[in-house]
Amino acid sequence: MALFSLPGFFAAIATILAYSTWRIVYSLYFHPLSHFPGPKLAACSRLWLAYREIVRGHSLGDLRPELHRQYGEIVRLAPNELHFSNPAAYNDIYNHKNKWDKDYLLYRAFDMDTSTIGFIHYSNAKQRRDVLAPLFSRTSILQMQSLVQERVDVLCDALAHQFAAGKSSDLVLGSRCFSVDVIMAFCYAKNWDATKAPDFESDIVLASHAVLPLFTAGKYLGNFVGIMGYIPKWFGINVGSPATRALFLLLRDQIDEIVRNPGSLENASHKIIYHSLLDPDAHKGRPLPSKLSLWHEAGALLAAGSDTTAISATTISYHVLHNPEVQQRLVKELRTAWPVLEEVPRYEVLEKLPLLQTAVVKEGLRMFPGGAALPRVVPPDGATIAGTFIPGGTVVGQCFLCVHRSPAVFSDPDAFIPDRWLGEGAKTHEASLAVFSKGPRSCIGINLAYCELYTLIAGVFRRFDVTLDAKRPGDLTIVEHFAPVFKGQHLRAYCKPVSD
Ligand code: HEM
Repeated sequence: MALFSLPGFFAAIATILAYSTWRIVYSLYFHPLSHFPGPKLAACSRLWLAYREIVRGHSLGDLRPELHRQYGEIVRLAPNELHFSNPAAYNDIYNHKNKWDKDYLLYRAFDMDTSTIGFIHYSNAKQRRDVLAPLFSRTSILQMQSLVQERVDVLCDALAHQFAAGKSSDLVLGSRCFSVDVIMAFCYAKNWDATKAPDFESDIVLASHAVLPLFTAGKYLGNFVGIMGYIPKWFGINVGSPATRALFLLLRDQIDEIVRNPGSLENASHKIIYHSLLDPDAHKGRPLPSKLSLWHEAGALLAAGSDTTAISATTISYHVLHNPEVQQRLVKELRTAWPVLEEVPRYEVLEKLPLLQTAVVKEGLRMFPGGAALPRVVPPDGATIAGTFIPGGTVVGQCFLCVHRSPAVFSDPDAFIPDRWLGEGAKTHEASLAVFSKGPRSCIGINLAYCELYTLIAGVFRRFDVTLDAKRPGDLTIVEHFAPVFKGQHLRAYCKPVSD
């Protein structure tokens, strides 16, 4: 018997065509979002965004403002998704009362769906956040700050060597190596030493640059990045670079070992994520995370905690180096607070430097070049966002650049002006700094991130006379793949050690 008959085939095609036509007509004229403006093709299917991002290589960071200029403050980006440009929308979406779910279509791209960042539902994320929160608390970071300081020291050694060899240093790659090393040390008590790679060209850092665009594809095509971690050791194929594979194996072997023999945690040099994740008391009678969930969490923390800090550190350094007057004041302040080079101040001292440090770091974070929109799903009863009622089930988002670069929130928003954080408006500015997101799904690593940024910026600008490499002064042009990836020239500088 033939598997297909010709009439059956045509009937199937006709059904698909009829269904697709109905979907298009429904999306354009009957969908609850049909009255919101935006490109007609975007209203019909997510394929339009997929085409712009994957085929045309457009960055959402450029596309969103372009669409807002054309269509106004609310744009329908996809059949069920709206993006808002009015900064008033930010607090309506990302505030502490809103226990809204995340958007499955975006987060599935990570294949980390049983991790803090990957849980779609607030209730699951809350349980995991409660378990991890003590490790990432300010008290814990203050206790473990030497881990960060050690990685700053290693980075500074590398900068000094590169200068001695007559070379400028790639500060984009240097920051990336540093942040990977910190997460490896802090979360897993593993010494990875990406920072020791020649010219900071660590395989794992280069590989993660290459992998990030796959997240964009994963938004539309489903996850295929995550399978890298599951390929069994004996398969022996070269997944990504050898270093990427080695890192995956290192993390997976650690989980295997700890699950097989929880007592092995005693060997860790300090408290790591698995002490918390496998602590029955912390779970209050709920089951402990599965091995898969531990793996998701390990990968998620590495991803969430490394690129972000590195991009922030690069952005801050870029603006300091392109504003010599700010750099001079920063160095002067550091020299006063840190007079003897060998006597490195603790983080508590650095973070309180009243003027420039705080202002420079905060203003640098405000200038963060990309601001993924981090969509949330409006609950069934709907919600009012920036004065407009939005039906339940709608995916809504606002990239934080809409706040950071709004003249209504920050005057002269495209200029790097650290002093804006020193005057009377500082408190209001603080409330508008959205780089770590806001609300119950905001960044769990904020204390660690600040410790890294203060320690790193202070360490580099105090220990070196840093001058831009005039031939490669860098630019901050990015493509947004959830986290931004610098696509322009990397920032490079000569780091000449100072003697006192
Ligand atoms: C300057 C550095 C950092 C920036 C700008 C940053 C930014 C963010 C943002 C915007 C979110 C919200 C994501 C979302 O809505 O899905 C987030 C969440 C998160 N961040 Fe960070 N982050 C930084 C550093 C870190 C570090 C060092 C860690 C820890 C290792 C970390 C761990 C997390 C986790 C686990 C979440 C998920 C929270 C949740 O969904 O409940 N981040 N971060």
